[in-house]
Amino acid sequence: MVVLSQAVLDHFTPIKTYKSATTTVFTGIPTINLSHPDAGTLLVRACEEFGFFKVVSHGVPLELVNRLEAESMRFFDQPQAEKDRIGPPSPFGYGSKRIGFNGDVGWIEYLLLSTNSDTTVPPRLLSFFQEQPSLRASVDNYVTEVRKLAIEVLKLIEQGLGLTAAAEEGPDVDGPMSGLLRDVKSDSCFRVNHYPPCPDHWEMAVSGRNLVGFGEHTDPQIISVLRSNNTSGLEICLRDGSWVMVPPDHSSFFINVGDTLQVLTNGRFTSVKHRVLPDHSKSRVSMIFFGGPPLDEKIAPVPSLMEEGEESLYNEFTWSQYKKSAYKSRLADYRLGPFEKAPGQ
Ligand SMILES: C=C1C[C@]23C[C@@]1(O)CC[C@H]2[C@@]12CC[C@H](O)[C@@](C)(C(=O)O1)[C@H]2[C@@H]3C(=O)O
Ligand SMILES: O=C(O)CCC(=O)C(=O)O
Ligand SMILES: [Fe+2]
Repeated sequence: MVVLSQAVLDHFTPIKTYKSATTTVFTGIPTINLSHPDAGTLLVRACEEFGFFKVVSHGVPLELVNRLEAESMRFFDQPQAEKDRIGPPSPFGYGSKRIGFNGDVGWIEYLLLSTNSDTTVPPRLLSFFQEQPSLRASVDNYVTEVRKLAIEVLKLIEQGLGLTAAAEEGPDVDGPMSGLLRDVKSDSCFRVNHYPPCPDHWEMAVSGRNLVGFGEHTDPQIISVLRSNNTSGLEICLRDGSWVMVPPDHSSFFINVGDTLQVLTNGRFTSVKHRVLPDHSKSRVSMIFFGGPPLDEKIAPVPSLMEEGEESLYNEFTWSQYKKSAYKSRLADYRLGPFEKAPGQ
């Protein structure tokens, strides 16, 4: 019999559980080679069918990725008291178990960072990075590259949607989506998640069910660029409502359609629901760049994407308004609900 101490029990109790059903490993995730001549069209199809895809030939040097992963592991390997010095995330900093401000918890610890110099960053986080120049350099170099990748993906999507000409057919201009990320005021953020291994007998002894690493949710921003080590755990919800496991691939990037891109396309793309379940024997480390628009940007469907007579499904709002409302919600809430137009409105 497994005997668990009160401290261990306290650690588990608030964390959400899910029924232990074996999720199928999904081999149908669209994989887009960014140098393919039809990449734009293929990306649009993937956004419509899944709101999720994997990109290869992405141009991000793997050395930068590996360096940040190693630096992050060194950070998470420190004693708890050291890490707690730069927490709790409000919203930026180190967090453990608690996600957001509204009661969500998971089998996770993480660093949540702003990538926008205008944002107020807690002084304890600023001084931490001053003491850790090599972690800071690794984060900066990595974020610069994945931001470029996010812009490139959005530019290809714009071409696939017919919003801009293909690079070889006209001047290289940003369209109405990529321009939002290129903007110096783009309100983006970056997070490194660590899911320690969660031995099966622990979780079963506590609740008879499996624990959740990061509960189901959609990302509020435009797109998210996710990279993980070779540990499985990420699951996405398909359009038929079934959950499938995404096979890990440490040398590629996964892209999520976020709520804002759903609105920009008037629902032609829908944001993907996803969640993470911890592995029983291995640590999972994931690094995610969330590309968002400037705070004062009005978010509404791109006019040239609308058919004649098509109405916006959403009341107009700014990213700042959406973000404020999103940060009052629980992970699993449908955050676009309050912004949808009532029928006939
Ligand atoms: C419960 C929450 C955590 C979150 C803010 C929220 O209130 C709802 C959205 C969550 C999310 C999901 C994607 C990103 O990980 C994140 C940083 C974001 O922008 O929205 C998180 C927020 C968070 O962890 O603070
Ligand atoms: O850690 C992961 O793989 C995904 C986490 C996630 O969805 C998030 O941080 O928003
Ligand atoms: Fe997410």
